[in-house]
Amino acid sequence: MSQAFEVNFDGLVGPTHNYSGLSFGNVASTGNQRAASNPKLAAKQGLAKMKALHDLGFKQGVLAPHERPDVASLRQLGFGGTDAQVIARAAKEAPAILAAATSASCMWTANAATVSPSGDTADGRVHFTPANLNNKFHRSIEHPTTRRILQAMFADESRFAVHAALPAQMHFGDEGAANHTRFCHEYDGAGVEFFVFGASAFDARYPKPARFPARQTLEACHAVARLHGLKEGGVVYAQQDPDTIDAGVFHNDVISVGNRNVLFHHEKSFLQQQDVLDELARKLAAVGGQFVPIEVPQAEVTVEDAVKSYLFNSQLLSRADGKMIIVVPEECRNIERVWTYLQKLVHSGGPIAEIRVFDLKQSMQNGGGPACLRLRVALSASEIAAVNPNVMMSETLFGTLNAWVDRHYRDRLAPEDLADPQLLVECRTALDELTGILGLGAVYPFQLA
Ligand SMILES: NCCC[C@H](NC(=O)CCC(=O)O)C(=O)O
Repeated sequence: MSQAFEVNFDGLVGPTHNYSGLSFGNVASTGNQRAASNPKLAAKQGLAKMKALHDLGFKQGVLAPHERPDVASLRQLGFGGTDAQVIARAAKEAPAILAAATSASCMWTANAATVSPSGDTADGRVHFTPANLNNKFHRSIEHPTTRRILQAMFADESRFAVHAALPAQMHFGDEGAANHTRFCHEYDGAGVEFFVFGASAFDARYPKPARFPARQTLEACHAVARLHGLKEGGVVYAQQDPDTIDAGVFHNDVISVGNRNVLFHHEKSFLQQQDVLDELARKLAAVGGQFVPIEVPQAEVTVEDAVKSYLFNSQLLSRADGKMIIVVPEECRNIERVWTYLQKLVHSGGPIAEIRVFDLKQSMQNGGGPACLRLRVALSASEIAAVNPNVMMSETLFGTLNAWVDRHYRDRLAPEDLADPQLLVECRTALDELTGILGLGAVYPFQLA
C-alpha cells in the first residue's frame, strides 16, 4: 500500500466576502449582485466542510485569505491620500472598482494555482504555479499574495517549487487547478495531467465561445506543463466545448471532476470528447492505471441543471476501501433530476458509492461549490511531513479558527458597507492574528510595508 495522500487545502473565507457581480460569464455571481452577504456564516460553512472531511480521515489543510480592500491596487489606479481617503475616494468615484478591490475571491483556492505532484515532474519536486487569473481584475490581484502564502506553507525547496504566475496578459490567461485534473494509479506514482482550455490565443483555428469569455488559454496550459517539467506522455490537453462556456461553464470544474482513475463528466464537456477520453485511457494505461470515465448524458442532467446544481463541482474522495465519496452542495438535493441521478450513480456498483451533502450557500451564490473551495496537492508521507504543520486541520485548529471568525467577522455586508474604512482595519487585525495561528510569518502587504 502506497503511503501517499491527496491533501485538500480549502480557502478560509475572508472577512470581506460579498456579492458584487464581478464575474461576467459566472451566472451565480452576476445573478446575486448587490445581495447582502454573511461573511461569518460563509467562513463557518467552509470550516464545517473542512472539519467533516478531516473527521472522515482525509488530510485537510487551510489556505489563508488575503488583505482586502487591496489599497495598493487602488493607489495604482490613482486614488491617493491615507488608506481611509483612498477608500473614500474610490467609493465615491468608482464604487465598482472598490468592490473589485474588496472581493474575498481568493477563497476559491481551486483557482489559486496549478499543482503537479512529484511523481510527474522532471526534478521530482512538487511544482506550484499560482494562477494569474488575468480575465477578471478582482482576481488578477490575488497571485502575489497567493505565492507568498504557498511559499510559507511549502517552504522546503528541496521538495517544493513555487513558481511565479505566468505573464499577466490575456494570451496566457490561467485559472489554475479548476482547469486541471490529475489521474493516477497511486498518488505518489507517475500520473497523467489533464489540462482543459477555453480558447487558443495564438492559433485562430480553435473555436471560441460567442457570449462569455474563455478564461484559460491553451498557451497557458503549455507554459505550466513546461515550467513543471511534465513529460509529453504524461499530459493531455482538451478544449472545453465553447457552447457550454456560453451556458455558464466558466471553468472546467463546473462540468467535470476527476480523482485517481475516474473522470466524472458531462456528455458536453469537451470538443472531440471521445478522442479526449481515448487519449486519457491510453496514457493512464502506460503508467499502470485503468481509466474509468463516467459520462452523464444531457438527457438525464442538462448543462443548465449542471450549472444550477454544481453537480460536477463536487469532490471525489477515495475511501480506505477504494470506493469514492462524492461531496456535493445542498443545491444538488434541491434539483430533483440531479438528486435522482446521484441516487442511481451510487447504487450502480461503480466506483462512486457514497454521497455527502454540504450547505455552502454563501459561496455558491458567487458560483463557488465544494471543488472551487479546495486546492488538491498529492503528497507522499515524507512530503506531508515537510508542510508547515500549522495549516493542517485538527480538532484544535477548527476550534481556534471558529473562535477567530467569531471575534473578527461581521454577519452582514451590504454593498454600501464596502465604503466603510473600518472594514480594512478589521481585516488587517484579523489577518495579523491569523498569520500567527497558521505560522505563516509576514505575507500581507500591510505586514511587509
Ligand atoms: N471557482 C469558482 C470561482 C468563482 C468566482 N466568483 C467570483 O469571483 C464572484 C465575485 C463577485 O461577484 O462578488 C469566479 O468567478 O472566479
